[in-house]
Order: sequence, then structure tokens, then C-alpha cells
Amino acid sequence: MPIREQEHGALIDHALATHTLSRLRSVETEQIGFRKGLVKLGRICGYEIIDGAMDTEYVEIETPLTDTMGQQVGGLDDVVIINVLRAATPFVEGLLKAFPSARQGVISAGRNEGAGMTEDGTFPIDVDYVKLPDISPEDTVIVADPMLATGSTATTVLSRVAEDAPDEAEVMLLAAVSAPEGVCRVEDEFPDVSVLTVAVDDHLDEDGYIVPGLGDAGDRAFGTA
Ligand SMILES: O=P(O)(O)OC[C@H]1O[C@H](OP(=O)(O)OP(=O)(O)O)[C@H](O)[C@@H]1O
Ligand SMILES: O=c1cc[nH]c(=O)[nH]1
Ligand SMILES: [Mg+2]
Repeated sequence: MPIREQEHGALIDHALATHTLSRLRSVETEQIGFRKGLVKLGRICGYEIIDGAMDTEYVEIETPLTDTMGQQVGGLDDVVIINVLRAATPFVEGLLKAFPSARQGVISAGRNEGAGMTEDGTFPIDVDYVKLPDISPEDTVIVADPMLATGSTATTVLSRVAEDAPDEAEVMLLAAVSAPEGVCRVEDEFPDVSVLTVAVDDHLDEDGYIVPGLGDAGDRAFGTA
């Protein structure tokens, strides 16, 4: 089954996704390997979303020999991918291989880690830049961010997307690694949003990092300290 529903969130259940995520988790994977791994994981997740969450329809086609029935995926031209800067950039590059005609939005949203995690387990989020395409009722909107930790970034981004997206649009939040706290927070605040993730990890540490996790995805992909 490409997408397996859980009590909280749904897992992208593919051996190559787990394999690729395990390489990303390893502290021995250096920057280039990490960035390429996120691209690969984005591509696999894209194919799994197509397989598990999009409809296939029969179509008449003509081969060089005869008329026959073929199948096509519906809605591939009605996809919007939102890139949550910065760690999502390589993840989105992979997703675009599965959805080459997607329209793209960009939201720069980062945790203000200097302020520290608050007692209620959230971070203030700095939003510096937002550029979204028009979103139509028939669109599938994939908000991509490899890490869903406290859910502070995701809920901020989803609130902004909700300002533009018609109610009928299907909105998904796609992560590579999630903490249970983040999944529950998004589900509580956005019950109509599907949370898809390759893994739900154990817990958050006192700095708001996912454990076991993979560290700071943005730093590892971009080579910053
Ligand atoms: O669920 P949260 O507690 O909000 O944490 C998750 C966020 O943290 C990371 O971004 P970060 O703020 O480190 O920005 P970066 O991508 O520039 O590194 C990650 O890519 C998410 O956006
Ligand atoms: O574990 C975490 C938490 C937030 N952001 C990351 O990049 N990693
Ligand atoms: Mg970061």
C-alpha cells in the first residue's frame, strides 16, 4: 500500500523511501549526499502520492496497431507545490520530477531559534517572503517541508495557504520526518489537511529537534553550520 493511514497522519510506505531516509539520517552522509537524498525522497514521495491519493481513469487510445483502452492519472495538471524555504528546496526538486507541470509557490518561514522553544512547545516563526500562484477548487496543493517538528512552521504556512486556497482544494502537508507533537498539532488546527510523512519519530528534545530525526535539514542540505 503506497500510503498507510495511521491514527495520526499517514505514512508513505515504500521500501525505497525508508531506505533513502535511513541514508539521510546517518551522520556520515555529507552535504552533497544529503541534498541528493532529499531530491530522491521527494521523487519517491511524489510517485507514492500519485499512486495512493490520485485517481486513475480509463481513456481510449490508438496504438500504431489498433484502438485500445489505456489509463491516465487525473489531476496531474492541477497540482500546486509549496516550497517552504529553505530545507524544502531539494525535496521540491524531487517532487517536480513526479509533477512536472505543477505550479509552484514559495514561502520563506523559519523558526526563530534565538527566541527558543516556548513552554507550550512552539516556536515563533519569521515569515519573510510569500509568493503563491492562483489556487483553484480542483487543485491538489502539496505543502512540502522535510521536517515537521513542533508544527509551528507548518501551521503558520498552512494558515497563509488557507487565505488563498478555496475550500474545495485538497491540501496535503508532506514531510520526510515528523514528530508526534507536530502531526497532532496540524491535525488539530487543520482537520481537512492530510498529513503525509515517511516516518513519525519518537519525540522532540528540549531544543525542538526531532529524535532520532536527522538533525537540521536546512543546515545539512545547504552546508551551513
Ligand atoms: O515544526 P517546526 O518546529 O516549526 O520545525 C520544522 C521547521 O524547521 C526547519 O526549518 P528551519 O526553521 O530550520 O529553517 P531552514 O529550512 O532555513 O533551516 C524545517 O525545515 C521546518 O520548516
Ligand atoms: O529536527 C529538526 C527540527 C526542526 N528542523 C530540522 O531541520 N530538524
Ligand atoms: Mg534549519
